[in-house]
Amino acid sequence: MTTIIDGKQVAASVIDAVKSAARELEQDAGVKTGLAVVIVGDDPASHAYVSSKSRMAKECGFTSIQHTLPEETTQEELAALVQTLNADDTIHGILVQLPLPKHLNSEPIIQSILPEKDVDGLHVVNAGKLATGDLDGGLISCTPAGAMVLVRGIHGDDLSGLNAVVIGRSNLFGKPMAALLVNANATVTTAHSRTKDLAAVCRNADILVAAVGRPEMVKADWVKPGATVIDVGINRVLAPEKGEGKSRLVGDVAFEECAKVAGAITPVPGGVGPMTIAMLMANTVIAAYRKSGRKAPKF
Ligand SMILES: Nc1nc(=O)c2c([nH]1)NC[C@@H]1CN(c3ccc(C(=O)N[C@@H](CCC(=O)O)C(=O)O)cc3)C=[N+]21
Repeated sequence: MTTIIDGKQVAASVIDAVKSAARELEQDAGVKTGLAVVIVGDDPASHAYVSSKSRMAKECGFTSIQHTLPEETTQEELAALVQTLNADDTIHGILVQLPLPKHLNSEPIIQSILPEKDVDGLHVVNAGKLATGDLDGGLISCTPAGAMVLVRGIHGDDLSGLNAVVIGRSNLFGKPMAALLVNANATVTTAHSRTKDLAAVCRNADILVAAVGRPEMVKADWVKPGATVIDVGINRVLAPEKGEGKSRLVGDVAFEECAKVAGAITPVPGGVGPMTIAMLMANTVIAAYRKSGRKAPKF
């Protein structure tokens, strides 16, 4: 029987642990965990994600501040807001929602966030700590961290002897995911658009992680029988069967056919997505613990 990995349920247990940690920090140290989310422009999908992040932060007992800036915001104005949040002692985590409008350059903005407040784990200091195996010193990018919690739920902490294939090599996901897997002793291949015979490479994977951004690209014959398949894709596709102009979410994995071959597989929605938000909350409370000089909990 194939295990359908319930990301919503795992995320809910992470959120419970975050809530207890935040409550303890407030009782013991009088510190209320604070998250600031910055969004520029009016892309509806980005606004939907940001409201669920703000809602979840409140549910965790955090102070949650949302800065909604107009589309015409300049690079200097956005940079100034980040500086203000860097200097604000009540804010432990800063997230600038990506992508930014085209006239803004996200890289200098991300790199100007204090590494200890970079709850997205995108600052080079945090990326560098992960790359050098310092997993407890920095903050780890939320989506790979969440995907890793799901992998651990199936295989445990030690992936010795297992082949893992990550499709995708972005700084946002593929690279940090490969680093986490190798750190857990997996034998890791990073595949991408220039990989020769991608299907054959994937068929070798005991753990197959897809983050390509192409709807349902991974087919059943790419999956090794019994493999664990983690689908990081979120693609909105037209769904005429639901009515004219309606859409549905699909991953990068053709779920129905791959579920017949896999040992365990994440659905979309309800897989990695909810874990991303849960790990953002985890990173924020970790940042608050460190700031107060206390040993941060692990999630
Ligand atoms: N600075 C920054 N950090 C991010 O972490 C970040 C970002 N920018 N920009 C956009 C992406 C996307 N992202 C998601 C978070 C949760 C779900 C999620 O909860 N998805 C639900 C369903 C959502 C729905 O129904 O639309 C699920 O998969 O079950 C999805 C996507 C975070 N991102």
